[in-house]
Amino acid sequence: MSGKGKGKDAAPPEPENIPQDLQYASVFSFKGGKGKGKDAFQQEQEDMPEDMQSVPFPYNFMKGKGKGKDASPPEPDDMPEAMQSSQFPYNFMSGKGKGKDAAPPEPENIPQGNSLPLAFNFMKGKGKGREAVMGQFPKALPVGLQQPSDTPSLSPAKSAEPQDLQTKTKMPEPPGLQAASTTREPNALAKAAIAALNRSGWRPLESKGRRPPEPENEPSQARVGGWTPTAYNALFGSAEDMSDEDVVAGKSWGTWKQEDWSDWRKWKEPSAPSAPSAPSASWDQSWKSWDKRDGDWDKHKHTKQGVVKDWWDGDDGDDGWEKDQKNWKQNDWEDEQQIKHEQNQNEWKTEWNQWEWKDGRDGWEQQNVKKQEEWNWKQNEKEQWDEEEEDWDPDACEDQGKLESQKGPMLEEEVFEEMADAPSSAPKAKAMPTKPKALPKKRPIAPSIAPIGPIAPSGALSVPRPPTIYVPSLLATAKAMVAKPKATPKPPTTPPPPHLKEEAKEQKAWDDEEEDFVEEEEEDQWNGWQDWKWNGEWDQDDQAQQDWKRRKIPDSGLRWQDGKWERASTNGVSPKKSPKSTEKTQKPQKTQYPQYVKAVSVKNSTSAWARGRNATRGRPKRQKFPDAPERWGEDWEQSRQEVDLTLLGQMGPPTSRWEYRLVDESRRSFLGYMPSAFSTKQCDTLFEQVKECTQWQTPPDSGPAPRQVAWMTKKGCSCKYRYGGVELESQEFPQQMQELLGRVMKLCGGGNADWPDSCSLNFYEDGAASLGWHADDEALFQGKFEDIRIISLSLGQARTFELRRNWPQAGETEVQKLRLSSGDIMTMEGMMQKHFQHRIPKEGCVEPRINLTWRWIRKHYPECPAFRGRR
Ligand SMILES: O=C(O)CCC(=O)C(=O)O
Ligand SMILES: [Fe+2]
Repeated sequence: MSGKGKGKDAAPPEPENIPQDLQYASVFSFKGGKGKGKDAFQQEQEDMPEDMQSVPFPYNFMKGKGKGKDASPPEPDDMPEAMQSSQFPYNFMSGKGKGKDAAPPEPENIPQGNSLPLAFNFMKGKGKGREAVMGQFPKALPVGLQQPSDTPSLSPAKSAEPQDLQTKTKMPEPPGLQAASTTREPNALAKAAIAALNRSGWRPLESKGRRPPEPENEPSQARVGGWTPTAYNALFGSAEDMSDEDVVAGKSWGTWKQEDWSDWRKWKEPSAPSAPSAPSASWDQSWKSWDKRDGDWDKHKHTKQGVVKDWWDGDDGDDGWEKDQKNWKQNDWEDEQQIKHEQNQNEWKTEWNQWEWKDGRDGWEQQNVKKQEEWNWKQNEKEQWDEEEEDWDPDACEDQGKLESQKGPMLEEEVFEEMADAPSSAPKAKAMPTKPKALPKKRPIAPSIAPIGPIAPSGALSVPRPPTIYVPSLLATAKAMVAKPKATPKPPTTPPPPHLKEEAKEQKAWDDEEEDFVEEEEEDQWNGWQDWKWNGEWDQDDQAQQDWKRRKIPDSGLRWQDGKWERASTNGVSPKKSPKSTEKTQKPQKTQYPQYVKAVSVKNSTSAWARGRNATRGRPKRQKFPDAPERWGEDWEQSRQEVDLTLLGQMGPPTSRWEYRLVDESRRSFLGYMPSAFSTKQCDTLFEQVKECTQWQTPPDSGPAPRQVAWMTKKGCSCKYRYGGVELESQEFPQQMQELLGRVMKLCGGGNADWPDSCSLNFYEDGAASLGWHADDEALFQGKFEDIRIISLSLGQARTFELRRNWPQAGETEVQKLRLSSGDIMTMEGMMQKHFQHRIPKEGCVEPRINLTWRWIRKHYPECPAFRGRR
């Protein structure tokens, strides 16, 4: 509603366009934040109301009272009805109607970013409005939203539930309720249900009494927040919930339930005791008729006392009296009633005992004692009366009658003053706690900082591309997540091996030397798949890919021939030379892409670097693939706290939207991700600008579907970029690149002084262009020896970025994936280049992509003016 765009491109509406009463607890109010619409950012965490600071999802207090820190949530009645029962905030943005009448939006109008796992999610759910049922949760939670270990799991306790409950339950039970239900203790269950009810602000649709709603008003599973029927029954299943009509119609709670709630009955948890039926209606009627007769009998007693004898005689005459008395005796009415009464009491008691509601049972026992006393009293009276009757003396009676009439008629209340009222029905169940007017203002702060897990769930990197719209609270969580603990960090449990430092030093010296003299083949090994190798693998692709290759011909002018890609000469671009070819690459005459400059192969190079390499022939060869390095105690690396590593996500302004998609504390390796740092339009412009201002080079042996590459450095640095046997001349940052870097660094918290001083650029013409497994571990950046930062920006065609560990342990062998779309910023931080490799695999897309990777040069080459000595 009022936002721009649709579906996953939807942007939040302008704050002033958000209907205030739609915003409870779900759509973060941008009020107080900075920016507008799509560019709006959340408030500082400390500007949020205290009791929301720990809540890991967005919220909005616009309709509530107060502002900023003093804001309080809206009254439940002010929430849209469909939300009142929801334990989980969700978002009506883009739905129809307003305020209480708001309906959830159409699934396609829900921006993906609002489908946080904890947010109630209609996306892909079925039905509309009141009937809507939620969709599935995303499989993997973003790192920041991992469930803290000390709160109950939000997923239904599968083992505890019968099969059909499992399949029916879409929404997890509220944590409190679930915790109670595992105890199978009805009282606790009911309490939890009441608490959940109060929390949710749920009110029965038919608010008169606590009668369960009519079937047509039956709340959907979503509306009752995933309650178990047991809990529901415990709350609503008492006799007094029945209407008089139902009682008259002989309906008991039990039959009502059978008739109308058959479905619910199936859901009953097997081991929970069933909620008791109220005393049956027939019993109730007998009880009432007993009372009626009882009343008659009372009158009779009065008659006996002469007070209303005339009345009785006047009505029935002596005969009537005799007749009645006879009838009573004949029917043995008293005995029968007493037996019935006792039977019912026993039944009733059994039921109460089953219920095991302690207070209720105690209450019942008291009532029962009273009732028994009452019965005894009446019985006693009757016996006395019967005895007296035998000595009936009309005169005496008359005398007494006179006496009595002087006193005035005896009131029934007086006669029964010592007698407690017979309970007309089951004792009242404990009164329901009344719904609090407003939620308590100060909620206890939940542990908001998800423990920094050893690593994001393995699926985290393959979560479908996050939406353009960002859910601001993630920032708070991500930040909290990466925040350094306040307490002084503990020393590693196992002290670092004493030889480690020495060895590390030696290793560093060795690698520093060796780095420059790496044989090309070794580099291939170290880097894993190089393009040409990858192309080999490509040959064995399945039929689908082969088909794609064939289809690709008319699209791109490429031809699949003799097991490799050839560029059809008709489109004016010369065929690329094969890896082993010595032919000179022709400068393309007509191409939509920038002019290529051939990169220099170090084999033919006469640079100092290449010469130095020759000078070291005979040195011991470096291992093909190094053994796993020494570890730091139980971890791979010293802890982030100890080395005081600050992540870029912690440095950015509060408005920057970082998610850490890889948090490997043991390897001190982190991958930060900021989706859609630039708008689509900005990206298009940037793509063109970067393409134009860059001197692209073609790596000499990059195969038939090459990447174009470029290397830029800051003014004053002439370091070439050497990797995998390729050497790229540096180009000074053009103006446009300076500006772009400034914009990127703003999001990464870099002050003017500390910007990266180099950038490597890759131009992937289409999906056939790729980059093999490698690490950015060139000596220039020192990424194998110290914490470094790499910042990458992607423009154009979205491509998959893959990540794998060099020395995976059990459960770590999976390749993790991250979709890098246009405008996404990604960082690799810490010791990532020592422990991980990454690549951009081939895929079947046809649009071009540019990737810019900024790094800080830590060790300039001796020939560079910025060189300041080796160590
Ligand atoms: O294109 C990419 O996203 C990755 C580039 C890369 O890894 C590199 O240039 O080292
Ligand atoms: Fe790389």
